[in-house]
Amino acid sequence: MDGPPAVIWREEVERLLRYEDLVPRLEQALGLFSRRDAAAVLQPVRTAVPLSKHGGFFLLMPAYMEQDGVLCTKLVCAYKREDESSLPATQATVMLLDPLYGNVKAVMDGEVITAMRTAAVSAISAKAVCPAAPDAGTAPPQCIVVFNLFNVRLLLQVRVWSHSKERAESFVASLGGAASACVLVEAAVSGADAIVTATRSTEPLLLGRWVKPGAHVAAVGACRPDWRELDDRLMEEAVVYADSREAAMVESGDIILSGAEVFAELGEVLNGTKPAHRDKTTVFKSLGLAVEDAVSAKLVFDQWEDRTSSV
Ligand SMILES: NC(=O)C1=CN([C@@H]2O[C@H](COP(=O)(O)OP(=O)(O)OC[C@H]3O[C@@H](n4cnc5c(N)ncnc54)[C@H](O)[C@@H]3O)[C@@H](O)[C@H]2O)C=CC1
Ligand SMILES: O=C([O-])C1=[NH+]CCC1
Repeated sequence: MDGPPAVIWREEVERLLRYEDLVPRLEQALGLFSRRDAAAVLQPVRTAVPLSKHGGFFLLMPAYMEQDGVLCTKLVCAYKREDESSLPATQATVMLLDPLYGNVKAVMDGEVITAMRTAAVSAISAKAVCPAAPDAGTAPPQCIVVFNLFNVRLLLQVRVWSHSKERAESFVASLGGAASACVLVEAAVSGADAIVTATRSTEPLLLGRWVKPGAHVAAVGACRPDWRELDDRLMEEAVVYADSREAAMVESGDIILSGAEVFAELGEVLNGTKPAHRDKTTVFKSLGLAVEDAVSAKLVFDQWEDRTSSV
C-alpha cells in the first residue's frame, strides 16, 4: 500500500493494453453504467473548466466501480486551436487509486488509453447497430486506431478525409494502401455503411444529405455544447444513441443545438433493454466516459503488476 505510485507511460501502455482484452471489458462497463447501479458504476458527468485564453478546456473525469474495486480519474486538456505545437491537441493523464485507503497506485499515460478506448467504443457501436459488415468512409485521418479496429473486424473498404490534405495522405500512406484519401467529405462518405467523425470542427461538416439511408455514424468529436460535426438534417433523420444521456444533454452541441432526442444509450442496447434499429440511419454520439478509462487503466495496471512481479 505504501510507497510511490507506479508510473506507466506511453510505450508501456501501448505494450500492455490489447483490444482483445479491452473490447469485452468496455462492453461490460457500458452495460453496467446504463443500469445505473451505484454499486457497479458511480460516474458523475465530468467537470469541464474552459481554458478560454488558450482555446481549450480541462476535463476532470472520475469513476468508481465499487464491486470491481476500481477508483480512477482522468485529467484531460483538449484544444481546438490549430498551431504548430508538437504536442497533441488532446492530452490526458490517468490516476488509478486504491479505494480502501485512497492511495494512488499508478499514474499512467492517458493519450493511448483515450485513443484506444474511444476507437473501441466506436467499433462497439457499429457492431451493435450496423446492418452488416459495412463498406465505410472515415472522415478525418487521425483515427488510426479506429481504422485498425474497424478494418480488423468490420470494414472492407476505407476512405479518409481531412481538412488537411497532407494529413489525409500521410495517414493513408501509414496504412500501407489499405485506404484511400478523398478531397471532399462527400466523396469520402458517399455510399458508406459506417462513418466516423473525429475532428476538432466546431461547425457541421457531415451533412445528412450525403449519408446513405441506413448508415451508421460514430460521432467522436464536438464534445462541447457549442461545437458541431453533424448537421440538423442528419440529427433529425437518424436514430440517436449516446454513451451517456446526462453527458449528451450537457456536452453535445450536435444534440443540444439540433434538439434531437437521445433514443437510447449504447449500454442499453448492449443490455438488450433498448433495440438496435439496424434498418435505420443511426448516430452514436460518443463523448467519452470515465468508466471507459477506469476499465482500461485496470487492464494496464493488472498486466503491469503481473510483469513486474514475475521479474
Ligand atoms: N468521444 C471521445 O471519447 C473523445 C473525443 N475527443 C474529441 O475528438 C476530436 C478529435 O480529437 P483528437 O483526435 O485528439 O484531435 P486531433 O487534433 O488529433 O485531430 C483532430 C482532426 O481534426 C482536424 N480539424 C481541426 N479543425 C478542423 C475543422 N474545423 N474541420 C475539420 N477538421 C478539423 C485536424 O486537422 C485533425 O486531423 C476532438 O474534438 C476531441 O475533443 C477526443 C478524445 C476522446
Ligand atoms: O473522453 C475523453 O477523454 C474526451 N472527450 C472529449 C475530449 C476528451
